[in-house]
Amino acid sequence: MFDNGGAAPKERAEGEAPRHLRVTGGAQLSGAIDVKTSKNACVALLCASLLNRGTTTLRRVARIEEVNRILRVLASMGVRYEWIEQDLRLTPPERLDLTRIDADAARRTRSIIMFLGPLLHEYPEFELPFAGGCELGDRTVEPHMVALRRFGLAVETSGGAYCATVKDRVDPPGTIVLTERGDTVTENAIMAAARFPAVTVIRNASCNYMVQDLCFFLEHLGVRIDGAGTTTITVHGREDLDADVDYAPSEDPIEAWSLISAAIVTESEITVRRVPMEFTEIELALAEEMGLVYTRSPEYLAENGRTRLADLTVRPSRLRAPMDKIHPMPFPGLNIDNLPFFALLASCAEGSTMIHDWVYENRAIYLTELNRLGARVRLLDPHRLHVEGPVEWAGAEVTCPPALRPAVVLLLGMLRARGTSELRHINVIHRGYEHLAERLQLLGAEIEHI
Ligand SMILES: CC(=O)N[C@H]1[C@@H](OP(=O)(O)OP(=O)(O)OC[C@H]2O[C@@H](n3ccc(=O)[nH]c3=O)[C@H](O)[C@@H]2O)O[C@H](CO)[C@@H](O)[C@@H]1O
Ligand SMILES: C=C(OP(=O)(O)O)C(=O)O
Repeated sequence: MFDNGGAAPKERAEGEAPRHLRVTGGAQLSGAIDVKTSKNACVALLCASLLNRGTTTLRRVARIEEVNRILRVLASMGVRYEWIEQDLRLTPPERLDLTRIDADAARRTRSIIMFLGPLLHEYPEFELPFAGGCELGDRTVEPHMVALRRFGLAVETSGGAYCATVKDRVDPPGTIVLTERGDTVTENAIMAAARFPAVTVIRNASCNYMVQDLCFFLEHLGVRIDGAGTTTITVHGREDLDADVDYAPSEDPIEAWSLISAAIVTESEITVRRVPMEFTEIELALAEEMGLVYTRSPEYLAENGRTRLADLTVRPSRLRAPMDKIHPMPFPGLNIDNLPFFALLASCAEGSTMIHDWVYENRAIYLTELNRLGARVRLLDPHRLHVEGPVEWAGAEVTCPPALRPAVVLLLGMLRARGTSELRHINVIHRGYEHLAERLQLLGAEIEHI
């Protein structure tokens, strides 16, 4: 079982006061809740704002730590930003100051890696602190280098930083074949291509939600993109991008699935509004096979005019274990970040479920923490879990693991657990969720900050 001896997860910002929750389990939830915009699209768009010499306005940006961290980094480079209620307006300086980057904020996020694609256009030499974030095991940066090398970027690592140099003249890359269908690597390649005055074809591209939002945003900025939402993306780059652009990123499929999981685990009827259907339908199909009962509203479009949304009403359901193992895939597939929630569903289901997280070395292990609440989760190896259900959930005191989704899974387990639980060092949850505890309270969950 994972144990950090009660120590604060490293992911928590230095100096930030630790926060803890007390949860009294067993309450039925009811009502409706809106899904907020996605962390992963918002951070990609913040990075993409560096491509634009004009003002970038992003609508309804989630107020989460990951966004704050990137904003701190942008501000340390001279970008001015202001919140206008829920919207965020970013104005770049004439020239960025790359000498005083807020390294503390940068090292707490992996998204900093997405500065490489935008910065290589204007800055022949620059340094970026190493990318960090949740402790999920090694996460490669090599596929990013393979793609960005074609735009003249060379990176050496020294003293905890990426030292980047960019060649003066490079031949148009033409076609780039990504070695992995990763989300941020696809975004980096798209952002590099957006200001390269040629047509670049990116193959084996991710077609995931954040990549789609980035493509739609760049289209607003005047970049023609063919094939958004497919694995071949063609970017018609332009040397200069200078427009006052206004864009509304779409809703977060991971938050949507977290809220649906909250309803399932507490056997409640709640309506989760603004669910991005294209990015949750595999999860829904699988949960339906497990016995989930829900209804859905007719579809409508998100504010970006492209993403299909619907309101889902989840009803108390008797779950059974699926016949086959559950494993994630690059989109279209069960989302890698939604996989941890299936440990929770499997614990509510009759029978035994195998969960295979081939992606991260260090994420499945954190799910064994559910055992403190009475779950029967067995780690077969760093990637495979065996989950027995249904279980009698019982309250316990647990420290959040240094990983966003497993921490939320524990919180949701506590909503079900008999008696009182304490979830300690919940700061990690704020990286990706805005006021999650408060919003669950509004649905009737008994949660208090301690
Ligand atoms: C800011 C952002 O958007 N973050 C998301 C993005 O991170 P990001 O794009 O940074 O994901 P990584 O590049 O770390 O990829 C995750 C892992 O999957 C492996 N891999 C990925 C694709 C592939 O085709 N083959 C393969 O083996 C990578 O080697 C790595 O070990 O995608 C991850 C995987 O969906 C999500 O968990 C993150 O929430
Ligand atoms: C792993 C995640 O994201 P990131 O790439 O920001 O670490 C996540 O959202 O669960």
